[in-house]
Amino acid sequence: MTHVVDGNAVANRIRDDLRNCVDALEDEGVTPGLATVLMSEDAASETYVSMKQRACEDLGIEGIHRELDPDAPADELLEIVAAMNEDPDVHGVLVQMPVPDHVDRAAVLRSVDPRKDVDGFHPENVGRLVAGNPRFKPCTPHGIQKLLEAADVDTEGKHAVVVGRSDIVGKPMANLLIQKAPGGNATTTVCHSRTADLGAKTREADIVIAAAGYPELIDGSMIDEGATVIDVGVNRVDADTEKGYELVGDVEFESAKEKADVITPVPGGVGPMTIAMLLYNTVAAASNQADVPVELP
Ligand SMILES: Nc1nc2c(c(=O)[nH]1)N[C@@H](CN(C=O)c1ccc(C(=O)N[C@@H](CCC(=O)O)C(=O)O)cc1)CN2
Repeated sequence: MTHVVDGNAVANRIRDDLRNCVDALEDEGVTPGLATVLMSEDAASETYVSMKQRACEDLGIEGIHRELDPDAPADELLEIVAAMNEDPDVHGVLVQMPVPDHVDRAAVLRSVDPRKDVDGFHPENVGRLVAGNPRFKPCTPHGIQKLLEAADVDTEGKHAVVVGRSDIVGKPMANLLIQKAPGGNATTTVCHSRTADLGAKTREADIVIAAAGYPELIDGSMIDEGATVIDVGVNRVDADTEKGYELVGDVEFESAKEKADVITPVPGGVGPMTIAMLLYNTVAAASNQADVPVELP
């Protein structure tokens, strides 16, 4: 029987455990604070930011949110981030991605104080991750490591194929998988839009991590019998539903499930872990900045 991993259940366990950390910080007079900035009218981005705000409120993290007109000058965004960097009640700062085309994305990532960079996207934190000394692991890849652990999938000595080379998922995921550390030690291949014969590569994988951003790119014929399939895609495709769309992953779930021993669904797989690990990083940031040690889950 294929194990369909319940990402909501794993995420809720982590969120429950984080409650003890928040209580321990509160006992020392520290309320973790997360500041989010949204410079987009994209409906999915708006959904993700409100999910982040609700999750903060639920855990007792102080949420501060700013929205900017997508046509505003880039400097306005940088000024908001600079103010958040200076605010002692703010322990984590994140700019929801993507930002509009006229905004220099790299400059935005550099503008966040690396100690408050709970996304782990600042070049200093990317460097630390690559060097094997992460300050903040990016939320989605970290969440995937936690999902694999919860599903008893050991990465050591396995062949992992990451499909996608984004800065948010593909690159950090591959870097975590090759670390000499728990959740790492995997032989790792990274595939992308220029990869020839993708199916030949994914069929060689013990673990496929699909993060390409193309609906149902990977079907059962591209999966080896008994593999683990982690689907990162959250694609809105037109459908005759109340919302006018449905969510599908980068994996064609039904045919892949026929082959896989372990698979994550969309929705309810990786997505909830992204939010849980953002809360984790925010609690870690508060603990570091206030110099109050907590036992993270
Ligand atoms: N600054 C950042 N921007 C973006 C990140 C990020 O980690 N930091 N990641 C993605 C989007 N993302 C978080 O921001 C995200 C995506 C999906 C989910 C999620 O829970 N999805 C649900 C379905 C939700 C829905 O109804 O649409 C699921 O899969 O079950 C959470 C967060 C890009 N930008």
